[in-house]
Amino acid sequence: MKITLLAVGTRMPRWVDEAYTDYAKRFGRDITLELKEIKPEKRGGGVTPEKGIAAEHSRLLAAIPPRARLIVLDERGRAYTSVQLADSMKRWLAEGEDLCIVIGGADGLSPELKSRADLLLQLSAMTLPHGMVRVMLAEQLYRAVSILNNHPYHRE
Ligand SMILES: C[S@@+](CC[C@H](N)C(=O)[O-])C[C@H]1O[C@@H](n2cnc3c(N)ncnc32)[C@H](O)[C@@H]1O
Repeated sequence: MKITLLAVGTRMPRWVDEAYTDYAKRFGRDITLELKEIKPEKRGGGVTPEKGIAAEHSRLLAAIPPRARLIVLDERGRAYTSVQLADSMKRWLAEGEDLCIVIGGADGLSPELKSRADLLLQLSAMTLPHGMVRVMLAEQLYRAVSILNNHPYHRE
């Protein structure tokens, strides 16, 4: 299974890059995690948050791999336990599906993209900075893979 992570934002703080890479490199050959950063639209000079989100929406649409199951990260989305995420990944693996997971930028994502998602996923009921979401998501994906592999990383 190929997991493509589309994240609006470039030039993340070093702690984000280091923590993300630390988890991303743990994935094996059966499940791969690839990060694609989407250039954020610069705000100001007539570019309102709405116009910025619309420009980022077009870039995201162009980057979504065809036929991949679309998961959009959103604080108003559905809450999963780590075991529930692992169960879903097991099903998607069995169905031979690739995943595309989207993280928005500072102003969030377009309503169109959210309504197109196969799953709107919440990591917490609180609003998190997008760099931290990148790290938390990579950790939870790795945890889900560990659960599927009966690896002792995950303990109840
Ligand atoms: C700083 S947040 C944007 C906040 C924006 N006000 C909104 O309504 O989405 C940047 C991105 O991080 C992700 N995000 C932030 N908090 C999250 C949470 N608790 N659960 C899942 N994703 C979250 C979402 O993809 C969001 O678009």
